[in-house]
Amino acid sequence: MSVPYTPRKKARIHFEPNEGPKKSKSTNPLQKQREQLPIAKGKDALVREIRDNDVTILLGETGSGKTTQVPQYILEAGLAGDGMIAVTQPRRVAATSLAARVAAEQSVTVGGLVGYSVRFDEACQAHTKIKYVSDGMLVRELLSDPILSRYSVVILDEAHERTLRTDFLIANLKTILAKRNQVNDSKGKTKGPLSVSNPLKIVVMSATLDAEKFSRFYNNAPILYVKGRQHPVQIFHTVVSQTNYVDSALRTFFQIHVDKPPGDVLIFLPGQEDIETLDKSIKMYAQRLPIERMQVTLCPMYASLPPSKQARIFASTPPHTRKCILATNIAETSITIPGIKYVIDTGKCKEKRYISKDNGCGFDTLLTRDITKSSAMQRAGRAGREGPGFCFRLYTEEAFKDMAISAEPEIRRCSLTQSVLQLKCLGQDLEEVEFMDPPDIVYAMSALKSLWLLGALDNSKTLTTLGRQMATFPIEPYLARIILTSKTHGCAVEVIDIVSLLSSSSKLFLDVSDQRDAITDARRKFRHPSGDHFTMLNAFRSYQEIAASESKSERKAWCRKHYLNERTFTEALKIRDQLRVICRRVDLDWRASRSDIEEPVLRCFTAGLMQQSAMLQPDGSYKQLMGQLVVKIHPASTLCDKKVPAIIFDELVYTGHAYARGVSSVPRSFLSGITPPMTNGPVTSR
Ligand SMILES: Nc1ncnc2c1ncn2[C@@H]1O[C@H](COP(=O)(O)OP(=O)(O)OP(=O)(O)O)[C@@H](O)[C@H]1O
Repeated sequence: MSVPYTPRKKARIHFEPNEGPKKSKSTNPLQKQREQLPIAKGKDALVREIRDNDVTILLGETGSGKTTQVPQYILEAGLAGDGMIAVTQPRRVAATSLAARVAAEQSVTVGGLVGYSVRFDEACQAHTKIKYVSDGMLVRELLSDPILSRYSVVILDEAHERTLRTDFLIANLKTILAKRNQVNDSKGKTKGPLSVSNPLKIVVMSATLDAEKFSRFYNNAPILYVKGRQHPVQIFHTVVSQTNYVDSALRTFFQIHVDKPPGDVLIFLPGQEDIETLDKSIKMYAQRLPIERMQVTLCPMYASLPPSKQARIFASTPPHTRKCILATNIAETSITIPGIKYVIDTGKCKEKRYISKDNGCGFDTLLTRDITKSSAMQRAGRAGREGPGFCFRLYTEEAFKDMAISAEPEIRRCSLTQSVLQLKCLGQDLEEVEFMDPPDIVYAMSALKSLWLLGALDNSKTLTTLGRQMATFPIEPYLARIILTSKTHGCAVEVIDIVSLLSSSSKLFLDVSDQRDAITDARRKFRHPSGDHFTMLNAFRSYQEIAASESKSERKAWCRKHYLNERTFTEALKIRDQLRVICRRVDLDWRASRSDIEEPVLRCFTAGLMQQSAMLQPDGSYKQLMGQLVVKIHPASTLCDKKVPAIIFDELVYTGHAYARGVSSVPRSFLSGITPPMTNGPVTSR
């Protein structure tokens, strides 16, 4: 049965430039493309506005050329002076792929004039002028350079996403602006010194932004609109609402594949599970098609997929093949995926949300929900980037009209622990900072409590030496606390190894729910009685032995045989190097190890995970030590069929019930002995 669509009344998004695209003078194809972009017509006006104003808000349709062109215009017009231009991105894949594109447009290699910086990966040099940077990395730079003195221009791209880190930057940039640029007080007199030679300029960009709100926040900054997109995208909605979006996506894909001309397909789904299900179904049905029909190549795309596999989406499609990318919202903004002509939008996404408990403890969890209008527009915008495109929405036009305009900012719905710690390092308190939207007071209290329990704050909410050291690590505060505790127990080697694995962007243990028995068998030799953390460590050690003696292909085969993700190992090795460097900075000997490591390592993990600890109950469930939450051990854990007296865990997944993942068994005495560490804590400092 096919999914019936009705073209939207004004389905075709027209753009008729007033003057028509300028005739290109360049013979270089990339330069020609640059000159044809809608934004090129407004280049001079744009440069003028940015030159004349401290803050500029730029609103332009997806594909108009904001992200790739504005930094180059600023550079070419000399507005950056001696400083650098930072372009923030909420997602690392966007930062790295945009740097590659802009470097190609500038005819340079990535890492020179144009570079990028994302967590645990950087391609920049002293002479880099345009830096695509994840918003989290710019926050980290802020901690060591509170006025961002290396930058003359900061461009906040995709600001509509309102990630916690972007909001953190939005607030701090306002203060930095006042410090770095001359400001006029109400009496018209000039005050405030020029602290660095380059004044700061801020550009806020998006296709779907509440521009007025940003403008008000930045003292009525001017709003510029870039009209039009290069190619039209025709949008279709279903006639009736669909009950099973995975099945509807499957049918829509084959409708396109059978009926429509060549062109790759991008399908937006909420998460990895749905992606895997659809991947299997498409493979199965594609095999049944007549041999003369175009082949289908499937490319999954989600955050925990190794970056090398993510990069497959950018590879060109072989002849007589249709590429089908199955993606979460990580492919929703900023990126241009070559070849995409059709987008299928299920209308669903996963959203991080902090579940707060009565006692002030809580956890972040991912919940599936309907997308917003803003996301729908961004998704459609991934088609029509190289030629006309089509977007099939698996929801009705009425459903689209009923969608919220944009998502609630993360500052209102996510854990604030890391941000509060970072603010404390800048000498700021959450309640003093002027955010665009104030954080939820319950979440703010919860963050303070977590930091106090971790020993980062003392009883008077003052930053401790330990807290400042925790903030120097580019990882969650609880992981930093685990590493720092190893100083007392002399087991830094093992602790850093495990934390490196936990900090990798992909999970080490591949989990396929219908192959769990085979997986358990394959990994039997790594299994450690204390649970998942030591099992990970055993696997890591075996991998390093194999890596030292075997060829690349044998190493890969070994990982496959044991259902281990090799990318996690290679990434963890890099992360480990960086963590060791930071350990030196905080005077922690990362080479410390001992023969009896089990107890000391578990003590370190308990220090970081005390809020994620639980005791066995008579009915076999586990009750959170600091709260009322009842958890079960996840079926993929090595401890799932064990009844141990007490557990600590590094992840909570919520699928109908709360499941603990990444679980270790600890003696009850470890937990009963827990007292808030700061009552007679270390020397405090601000
Ligand atoms: N990697 C790439 N390969 C091919 N073309 C590209 C690439 N990156 C950008 N382009 C071209 O440049 C155009 C503008 O891209 P850019 O990312 O600057 O637009 P944008 O206005 O920032 O859109 P969005 O808000 O969707 O990111 C694209 O529509 C596409 O035609």
